[in-house]
Amino acid sequence: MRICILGAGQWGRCVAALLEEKGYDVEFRHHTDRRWPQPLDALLLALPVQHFRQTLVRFPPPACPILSLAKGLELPEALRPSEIVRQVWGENTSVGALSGPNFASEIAQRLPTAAVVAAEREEVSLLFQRILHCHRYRVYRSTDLIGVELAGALKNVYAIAGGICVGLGLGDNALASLLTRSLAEMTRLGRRLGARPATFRGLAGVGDLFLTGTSDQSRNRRLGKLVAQGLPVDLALQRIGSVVEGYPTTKSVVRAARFENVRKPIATEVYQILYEGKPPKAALSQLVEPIPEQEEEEFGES
Ligand SMILES: NC(=O)C1=CN([C@@H]2O[C@H](COP(=O)(O)OP(=O)(O)OC[C@H]3O[C@@H](n4cnc5c(N)ncnc54)[C@H](OP(=O)(O)O)[C@@H]3O)[C@@H](O)[C@H]2O)C=CC1
Ligand SMILES: O=C(CO)COP(=O)(O)O
Repeated sequence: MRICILGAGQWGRCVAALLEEKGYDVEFRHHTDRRWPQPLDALLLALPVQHFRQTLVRFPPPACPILSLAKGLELPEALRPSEIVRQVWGENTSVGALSGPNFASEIAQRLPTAAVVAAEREEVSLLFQRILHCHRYRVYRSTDLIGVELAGALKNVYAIAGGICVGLGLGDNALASLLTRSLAEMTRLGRRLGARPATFRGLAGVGDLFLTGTSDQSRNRRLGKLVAQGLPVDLALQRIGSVVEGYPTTKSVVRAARFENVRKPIATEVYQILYEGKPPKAALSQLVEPIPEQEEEEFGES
């Protein structure tokens, strides 16, 4: 079986090593290439989401199933990676998504990890589960492609919030509370687009939110922490020096029409800190001070 990976960043290279260990023939394509390897059985997309469209248009539609490994939403409409793929290569393109609590560095060290592959069509998720699953990388399946993609993208926004909380020295109680309310907010945003709430309680949701919201290995959390400690956003991004998907995704979530009128106080505060220069201390204190008028539903807490 011949597998192509578009994007040789940390994540693409990590997944390539896993696949090679399983005996697959893996070939990379760079974003400046124009042609696929021949023949090609499966394609993995490991690019940052803001580069998807401009890269995909360079290539002809591949005649094989596709798996997005990316976690973000495209500006300005907050499109999911699979939506971009279908806009560029056609509505009938077979595309799924991989997500879950997966730091590339730990998988590269061969530490045990679990993930979820989602696709609307079960034969697609089954194929990619078979390709990726091994003794150290346990792969579950889901049919909720919308939910898995949204959970993976949204958790980056809330990992930034977690970093802000830690950078301000607000303590572990505050961090746990913030991440729990973040999960409620993610679930609400997901519902709006037709995601299943249960997906947010799985690996792509709570699994990845708690990983990246509590570990300094996360670039998104590091961004929040640096900004809360007073570093300007552009310098913080420069210092991190690799993709921070939560930065553009925050803007997508707060500005896109598809999320209008969904209550998202945490994402809005993160947006105001990152894009409008609001002091982090003022922003986060607003989240804890007023009693919300209509705090609702997800966890039965009002
Ligand atoms: N690192 C991790 O632990 C994990 C990352 N992810 C997700 O995987 C995706 C990729 O992240 P990661 O590999 O960490 O990123 P890196 O910062 O390590 O790599 C940067 C990537 O951006 C690509 N790139 C740079 N400039 C351009 C451009 N102008 N056009 C197109 N592509 C460009 C590079 O492609 P090229 O090599 O072809 O130049 C490379 O793949 C993100 O969505 C991330 O959220 C998901 C799970 C884990
Ligand atoms: O998605 C990831 C782990 O699951 C990687 O997180 P960061 O992009 O925040 O480093």
